[in-house]
Amino acid sequence: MKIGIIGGGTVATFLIKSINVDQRLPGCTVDSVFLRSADVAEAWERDYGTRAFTEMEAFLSSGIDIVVEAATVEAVRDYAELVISKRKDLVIISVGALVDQELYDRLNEICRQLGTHIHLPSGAIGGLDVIHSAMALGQLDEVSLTTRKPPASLLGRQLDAKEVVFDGTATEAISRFPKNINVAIVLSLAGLGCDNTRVKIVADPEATKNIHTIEAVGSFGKMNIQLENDPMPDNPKTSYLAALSVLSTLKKQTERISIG
Ligand SMILES: NC(=O)C1=CN([C@@H]2O[C@H](COP(=O)(O)OP(=O)(O)OC[C@H]3O[C@@H](n4cnc5c(N)ncnc54)[C@H](OP(=O)(O)O)[C@@H]3O)[C@@H](O)[C@H]2O)C=CC1
Ligand SMILES: O=C([O-])CC(=O)C(=O)O
Repeated sequence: MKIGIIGGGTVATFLIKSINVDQRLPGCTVDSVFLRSADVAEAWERDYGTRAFTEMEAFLSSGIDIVVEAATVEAVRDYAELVISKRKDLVIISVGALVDQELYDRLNEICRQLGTHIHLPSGAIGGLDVIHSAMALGQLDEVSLTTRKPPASLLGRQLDAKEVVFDGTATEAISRFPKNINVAIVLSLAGLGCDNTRVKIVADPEATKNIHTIEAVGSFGKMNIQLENDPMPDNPKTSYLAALSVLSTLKKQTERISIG
């Protein structure tokens, strides 16, 4: 499987090191990357021997089988439709873009017409399988997410004491914190939707991890999951688990038996 990546940051670098350098996905290679700057593209070609494009059309015509978006919610808005229109399956990690119902419906319809697929990794959280099962007959009553991160990640500055910096719906949360709370949107899409999923964000000077607590109540019973995620050293906003979840989504594409 030939993989193309949009973006050249923390997740993209993790993927190319894991797949091309450490060969952790047999039969797969990162063949091409799409980057915004010619200098960065040159560095990627030099450092990893991969093809790097600054033109989206050229990137999509480079013979890749699947595209991984590892950039920003804006990049999803700008490129997702084009990628799937070219009949490429797409993995989206900046899931926050799909808070836009019109974009979601449009992408869904193109995939249906062309037989392509969009994969949304579980990212920095877990328990989506439970939420999905609970929703099979629509019997989910409440879902909430509480995220605790260091203030520098959320606010770009330090705080002396713990502060609730947001309390509201997933829809509002992603518009306020587009680089920190994509998890709220994947949780919403699996469950009750972005307007009915409650989100609390806490900036905690004592937090050394990115902590996500998910609570759900429905006819199945109750779920309470807490992730204490190690941050990626190069971008502490992003949890290591989020990068692993993209790798795992790619691995699933190569397997015949799917779990969960
Ligand atoms: N779903 C989830 O659970 C999680 C999602 N995320 C999301 O995953 C995404 C990637 O995270 P991470 O790798 O840590 O982020 P980084 O900030 O480390 O990297 C983002 C990269 O995207 C590039 N980029 C931005 N816009 C574009 C564009 N229009 N076209 C091409 N490249 C672009 C940037 O390049 P440049 O140098 O040009 O700016 C940069 O290289 C983020 O949106 C993040 O919020 C993160 C954690 C969890
Ligand atoms: O990585 C995390 O812990 C969560 C995150 O940044 C996001 O959901 O955008």
